[in-house]
Amino acid sequence: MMKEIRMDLGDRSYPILLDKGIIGELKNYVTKYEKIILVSNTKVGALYSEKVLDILENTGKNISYFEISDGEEHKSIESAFGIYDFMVENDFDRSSLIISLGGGVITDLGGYVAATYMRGIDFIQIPTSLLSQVDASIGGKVAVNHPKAKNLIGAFYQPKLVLIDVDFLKTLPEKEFKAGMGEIIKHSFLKDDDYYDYLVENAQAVKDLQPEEIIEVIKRSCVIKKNIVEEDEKEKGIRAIVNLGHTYAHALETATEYKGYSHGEAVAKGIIYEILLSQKLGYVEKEFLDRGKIIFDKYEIDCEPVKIEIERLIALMKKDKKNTGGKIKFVLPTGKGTVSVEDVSEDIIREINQEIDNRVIKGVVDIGTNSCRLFISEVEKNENKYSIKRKFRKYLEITKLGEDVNKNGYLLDSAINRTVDVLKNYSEKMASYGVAEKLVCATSATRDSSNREDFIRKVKNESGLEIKCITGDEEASLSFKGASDDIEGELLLIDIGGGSTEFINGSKNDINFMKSFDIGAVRVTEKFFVNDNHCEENIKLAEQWVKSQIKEAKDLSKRDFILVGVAGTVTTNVTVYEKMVDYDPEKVHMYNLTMANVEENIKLYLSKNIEERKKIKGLPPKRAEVIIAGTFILKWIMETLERDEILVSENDILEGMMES
Ligand SMILES: O=C(O)C(=O)C[C@@H](O)[C@H](O)[C@H](O)COP(=O)(O)O
Ligand SMILES: [Zn+2]
Repeated sequence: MMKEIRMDLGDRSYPILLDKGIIGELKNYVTKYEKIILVSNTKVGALYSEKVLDILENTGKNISYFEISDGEEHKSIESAFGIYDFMVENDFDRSSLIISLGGGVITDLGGYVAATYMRGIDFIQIPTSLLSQVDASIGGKVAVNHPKAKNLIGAFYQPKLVLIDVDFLKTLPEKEFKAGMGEIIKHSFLKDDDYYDYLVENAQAVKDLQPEEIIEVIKRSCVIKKNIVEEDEKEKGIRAIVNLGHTYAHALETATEYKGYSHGEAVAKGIIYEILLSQKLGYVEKEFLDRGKIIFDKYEIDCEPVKIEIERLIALMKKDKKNTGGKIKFVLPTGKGTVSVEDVSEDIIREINQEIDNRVIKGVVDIGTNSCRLFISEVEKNENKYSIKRKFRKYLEITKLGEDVNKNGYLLDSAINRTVDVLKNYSEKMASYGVAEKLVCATSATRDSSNREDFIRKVKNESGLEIKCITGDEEASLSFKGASDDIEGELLLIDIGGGSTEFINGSKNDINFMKSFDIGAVRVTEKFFVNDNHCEENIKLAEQWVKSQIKEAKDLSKRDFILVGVAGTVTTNVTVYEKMVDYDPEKVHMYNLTMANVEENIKLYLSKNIEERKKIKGLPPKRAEVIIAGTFILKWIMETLERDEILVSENDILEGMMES
């Protein structure tokens, strides 16, 4: 039977309808509006917009539809502007209605637009994710994120109806389910009833989305929230307790540019972080911390707080909206179902940060001959062994540090300056992400140059980064460590760089052969293809030279291995072959590139001059100069090893560095 929970707020009261298969009820709540706009995102829209639009269109009203891209990073003022523009152009007025169909991003954004368009128009929430059904769509907190702080631009503005149809959950991705559970578990810490026990005991049924249990959970969460909101609609006091876990969560979400974690995942870490604070302040014992971890564990939610560089963490936490007088406020659990909202001193925050040493935000930089790359992740540290828990972002800039190193034996000033500029930028990015540990390695070009110490000093002085210049063998084993991450059995890894190419044969922790050969895309271009002259004779000469350089690797051809390729030359050959304009790491990772694909690409490259090559779909323009040499190297390696295909891996030296 349909449940109706009433949010009692005087003239801002509204019903929260909850059941399975009740979306059709919507038609009964739109009768008084002439113009209606349905707002959704691309993912939810693809699944449900047609169904909801059908219901609305059958009412005979004037219906419009507006879609934004999926993701927390789109909960922005820019997205709101897109909707305003549409509404202005289509003559929406004060008697119009906005309906939000989606997760927390959409319900917060749709509500924010409703609160501000012409100083406020009516809106209805149709939450489709678990998180928005139990928390985001209820209580009238509507907002967009500011790049410097979460939900900074917003209002308290109540909807006219919240319609929760649990059928929407059938298509909810697992990650989103866990995000919703983050907020649900939060509710179980706020009230001293048996909600915690219910969630633990019925974990399987809830995870399986059994109608009876999932409806019970949503109902209990909605009622907890409703009672708090009714008491303190505008967060003057008690409502702040619903912010349990959020002081830390919002800092983490902002540091990782709203892409690192879903809100609920960050809240899970935030709750444990705040229990740690409570423990330090003597409010709870270790058993209470264990109790917290047990419930997250039941739902397989990673709740381990991660170390963020302390000055960045404090600066972010200072932006929290609960703060007054420059003090940082937290919601601290003080026992089963009880919490206290308090200022916590910076000293305590520093102490806790010091003690979190099993998880850390780490940044690694690979300064190659051709490109300079940055990778930022959350890593787990276990007795000095690192494993990647969550990848945040990769950046790549082609700086050609190794320009003419072959010829001159030293790094050109212009190349050093280009690279230093990029490294300064990377250093700022790492600071913004709250990177607490760094590893910066330089490879072939740096190690081969007579002025490497000058370069290393300049980088230190201007960016603060300390470069470790690694040997060819170290480079090879780091690449292997990264690439063998998710490939079982024996593999032969080739890492074609700008100055050198590493060959590593073995399986996971057991390397059988490893060698760095001085062949690379920049080196071969400068040696054989001066002035972009790829005539047959130059190609022949390059082939003879490359094959003679790697003849030692020929013996490997008889072994039974999977040939794996990493780094820009091979990944670019995938993006070119697939005509991929926006780099999609998931499509590139584990792609089987065949000799026929490689040859087709070579034909394409050779049919164009450098300027034309820069326009090839999937080819970053800065790689156009060296892509021919790089792809020929790939072809000649495949011929030497008598292989017809190569498995492309996105995991390379960056992952290896991250895990060491
Ligand atoms: O409704 C509330 O009150 C909450 O704090 C619920 C939170 O779970 C929700 O994430 C809310 O949007 C956070 O608001 P903020 O004021 O901390 O930005
Ligand atoms: Zn929240």
